[in-house]
Amino acid sequence: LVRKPNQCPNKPPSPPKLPIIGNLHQLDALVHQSLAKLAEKYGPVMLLQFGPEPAIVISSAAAAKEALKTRDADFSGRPPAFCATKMTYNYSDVALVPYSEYWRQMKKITTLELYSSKRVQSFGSVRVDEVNAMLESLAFSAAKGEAVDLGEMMFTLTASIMFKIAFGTSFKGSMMDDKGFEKLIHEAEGLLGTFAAADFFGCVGWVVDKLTGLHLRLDRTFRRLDQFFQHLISEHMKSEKVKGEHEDIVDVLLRVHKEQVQLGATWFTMNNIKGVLLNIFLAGVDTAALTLVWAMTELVKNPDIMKKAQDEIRRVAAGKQRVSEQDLESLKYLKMVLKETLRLHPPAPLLLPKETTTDTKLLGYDIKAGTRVYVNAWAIGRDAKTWEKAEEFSPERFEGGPLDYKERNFELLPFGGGRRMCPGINMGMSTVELTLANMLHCFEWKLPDGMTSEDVSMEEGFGLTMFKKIPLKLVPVNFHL
Ligand code: HEM
Repeated sequence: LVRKPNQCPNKPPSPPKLPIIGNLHQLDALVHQSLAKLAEKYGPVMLLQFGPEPAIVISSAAAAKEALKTRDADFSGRPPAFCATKMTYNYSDVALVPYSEYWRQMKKITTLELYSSKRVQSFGSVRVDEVNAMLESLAFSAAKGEAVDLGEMMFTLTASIMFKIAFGTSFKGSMMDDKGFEKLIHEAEGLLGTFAAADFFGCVGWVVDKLTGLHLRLDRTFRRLDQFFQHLISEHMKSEKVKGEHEDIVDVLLRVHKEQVQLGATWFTMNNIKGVLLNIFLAGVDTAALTLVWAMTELVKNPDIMKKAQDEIRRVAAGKQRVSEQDLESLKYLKMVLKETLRLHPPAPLLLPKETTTDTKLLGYDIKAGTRVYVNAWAIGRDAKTWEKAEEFSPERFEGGPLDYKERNFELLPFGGGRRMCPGINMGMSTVELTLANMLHCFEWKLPDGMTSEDVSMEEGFGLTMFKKIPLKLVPVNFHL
């Protein structure tokens, strides 16, 4: 008897499922945590059913390595989603567009033009100015002895930096203030993090989404964001810069547009510029702010580690009011603190959803083309088989070791991996390092009266990114300014 190939596929283990909804009922609000619990029972590659859609969840470094390195091309898709289709101008972006020749071209152009070390360096003065403004505001709070909501402050900082890098101007002078912009970004993030019923239940789901008001919210947010981007792009078109002159991101994208037109290419339109801008704000603002909030949370919970980091910074920047970008290279312990923060608190705990582009295999299991793929970076970062005392915050574990998120070590995946890996690591981490170094250099940090470090909550909230559920409020105390 000859068995036809694929007749009896070796499927990954699956938890029991219900009709119609599949495994959706087994996910609670903290999706990455419920998936990690299921993986303890069903293993590092499990097959779930989200409504009628099959999805696999990867929860070990070995499985992640096979998917993101050995079989990278097979796992480089992104699943289409109702809200993403509208928000990205029908996939005119880089981050959410399915794997295609278009994506390859756009990733190449944006990596070269927007995320190169040279470009990141060229925005150094923006980071320094905005960090200085934040330190002044902290000094004000320190003088009054008042607590600061670090979540709010870090978000405002990273949003201001990205705003200036993108548009060459600050919120003042634009058509929206920082609070309005913050609200708009969070609305857009909320929509992209929403599981629309249409994504799983077709036409019936579409009707459900209409009735729940999702369509209205989506249209309203999209229109406001579009008008905002259009206004800033039109302003830039009035004062075109030449190559070499200091360019912001809209200048660069307009120049690329012009170069493509000169080459006779028609594919790069205004919608692509808007799609890339959307990616930058959604991928680059919250992620950096959350890294800073979780780092400060761990440091106030671990005062010895805070002191060790401050001693290093104050030795390297001795006699200076501020830590400069040039000093950052010497801050080895600070970098270890940040790696440890990203191990335990990856801002995107399930990365961005991927999709298989072809029938493929993983750890010997057969995986069908078009299967959603979630890589649980949160679970991999806390896997007791890889990490000694995995739940403990211990930057020393990286001492002298080669492990790094840039080196494709699959035990540490805060920026994802393979060809869909984050291109903005340097852009994001240069802001995070400069900010944290200066916060620790210029201030001592105290908990508000009556609170001890045990009272600081580690509770997570989950959306598109993993935020801190209970805001972190700390009192800065002037050390020197
Ligand atoms: C601490 C900061 C950041 C973290 C933790 C982070 C994390 C991530 C993660 C997990 C992914 C998905 C990777 C995957 O699917 O394998 C991603 C993708 C992406 N990130 Fe970041 N990111 C950060 C900062 C930035 C910044 C500052 C930018 C741009 C200004 C950026 C732009 C992007 C883009 C465009 C993608 C999509 C890449 C693609 O699909 O080809 N990120 N990021």
